[in-house]
Amino acid sequence: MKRIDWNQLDEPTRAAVLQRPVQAVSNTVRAGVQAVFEAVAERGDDALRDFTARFDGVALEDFEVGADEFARAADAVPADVQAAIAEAAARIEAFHRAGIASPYAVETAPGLTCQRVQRPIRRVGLYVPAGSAPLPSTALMLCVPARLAGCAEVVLCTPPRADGSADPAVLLAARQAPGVRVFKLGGAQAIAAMALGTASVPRCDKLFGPGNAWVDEAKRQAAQRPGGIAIDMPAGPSEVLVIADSGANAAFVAADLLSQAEHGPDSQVLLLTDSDLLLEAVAAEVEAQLTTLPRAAIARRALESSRLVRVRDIEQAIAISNAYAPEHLILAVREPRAWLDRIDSAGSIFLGDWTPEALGDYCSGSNHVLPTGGAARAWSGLSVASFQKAITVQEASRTGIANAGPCAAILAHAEGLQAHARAVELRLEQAA
Ligand SMILES: NC(=O)c1ccc[n+]([C@@H]2O[C@H](COP(=O)([O-])OP(=O)(O)OC[C@H]3O[C@@H](n4cnc5c(N)ncnc54)[C@H](O)[C@@H]3O)[C@@H](O)[C@H]2O)c1
Ligand SMILES: N[C@H](CO)Cc1c[nH]c[nH+]1
Ligand SMILES: [Zn+2]
Repeated sequence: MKRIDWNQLDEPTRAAVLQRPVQAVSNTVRAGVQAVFEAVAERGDDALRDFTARFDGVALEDFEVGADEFARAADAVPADVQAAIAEAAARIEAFHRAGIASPYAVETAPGLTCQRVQRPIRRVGLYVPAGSAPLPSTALMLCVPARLAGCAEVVLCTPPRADGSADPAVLLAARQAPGVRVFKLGGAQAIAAMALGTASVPRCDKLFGPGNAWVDEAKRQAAQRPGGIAIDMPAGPSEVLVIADSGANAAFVAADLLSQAEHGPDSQVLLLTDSDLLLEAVAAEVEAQLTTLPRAAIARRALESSRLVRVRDIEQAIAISNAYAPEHLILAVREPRAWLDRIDSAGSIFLGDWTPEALGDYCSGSNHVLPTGGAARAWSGLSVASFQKAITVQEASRTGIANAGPCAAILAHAEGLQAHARAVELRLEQAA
C-alpha cells in the first residue's frame, strides 16, 4: 500500500489522494446504464433476458423465485448459518424498532394543531448484491426495516447464480419481509426493471440497496428520469477510513482495511495515523494477511487506490475524515468517545479497538446500507424512516383561524397572492 505524508503534499495532490476510484470510471458506466434503461423501456422482459445472458451468463425464461425454490433454500443453508441469520435479524430489529419515529402533535396557537404521522411506502424495490459474493446480510438490512415500516409490497432483485438459481441464504434472509417477491436479476437491468416496471417485475415506488458502480449509477439515473422514483441513497463500492494512534493494534487495523478491500476492486480503504511505527506495522500486516485471503487478488486491486497516510495529529485526521465523509469510520484511538462530537460526516462510526467494522456489516444491529462516495456529507444510512413517508396534518377551529389567520392574510398580501388572502379572510369574517 502506498505511504503518504499528508503534510508534504500540496492541495491538488491531497485532493487526488481522497479521490474515489469509482469516479474515474463513471463515464463508461453512465453510457452503459443509459443503454440498459432504453432497452428495458422498449423491450421489457426480453431486454432483461438479453442482459442477464450477457452480464450474468445465464439464460433465464422466468426471473421470479417460485415457492419450490424458496422451500429448497432452507435445506441448502447450514444450520449454524440459519441460526446466525436469525440472531442478526433479532439484533437489527431491536435497534431499528427503537428508532421508529413517533407521531407528534403541537398546538401552535390556541385552536390550531399541527401533527406529523408516518405512513409506509406501499411498494419498495430492494437490491441485494451477488456479483462477486452473495450478501444475505444485505437482505436482512433491507427486509427487516421494510417489515417494521409496514410496507405492503416488497420486491427484491438479486443476480442469479451460474445454474440460474438464487443464493439460498439470500432467500432465507429475504423472508424477514413476509410476502417478499424475489427476482433473479442483477446490475443495472434489475434497477431499470424495478424503476420502469415490466410484464413480470412490478414498478416500485422507491429503490433501496447497495451495489457495484453499475447498480449505483442505475439508481442515480432512475431518480433523475422524468417522473423518476425515489432512491434511498448513493450506496456504491464499500470504503473504510481508519484513524489510529500509536496504541492501536496493527493486526486489527490491517484486518479492518482488508475487510473492505476484499469487497471489490473499486473499494477504497484509508489509514490516517500520527505514528510512523504504527503505519509501518500496518503495512507489514496488510502484506502478511493478504497471503492468507482467498480474495487477495480483488483486495490487491482495491489497495492500488488506497493509502496509508501519516498525519500531524488525530485532530488533523478528524478534519481530513470530515472532508472525505467515509462510509465507515473506525476510531482506533485511546479515547474514541472524546472525538465523537468532532465528527460531522460519516455513514457509520466504530469506536475503539474492539469494534471491527465487520461487526456492523453483520450483526451489531445498525444498518450496513450506507452512503458512499462522499454522500455521507448529506445522506444517512437506512432506517425504518427510509421506508416511510412523513405526512403533516393541521386542524384549525374557529378560534384557531381567528388567532393565526391574520398572520397568513398579511403574508399573502405581501406576496401579492390575493386568492390566498381571500381563502383566509372569508373564514375570518365568518369566524368573528
Ligand atoms: N454501500 C453499501 O452500503 C454497500 C453494502 C454492501 C455492498 N456494497 C458494495 O456492493 C458492491 C457489490 O458488487 P458486486 O459486483 O459484487 O455485485 P452486484 O450485485 O452489485 O453487481 C453484479 C451485477 O453487475 C452487473 N455487471 C457486472 N459487470 C458488468 C458490466 N461490465 N456491464 C454491465 N453490468 C455489469 C451484472 O449484471 C451483475 O449481475 C461492492 O462494490 C460492495 O462494495 C456496498
Ligand atoms: N461492508 C458492506 C457495506 O459497505 C456490507 C457487507 C455485507 N457483507 C459484508 N459486508
Ligand atoms: Zn463489508
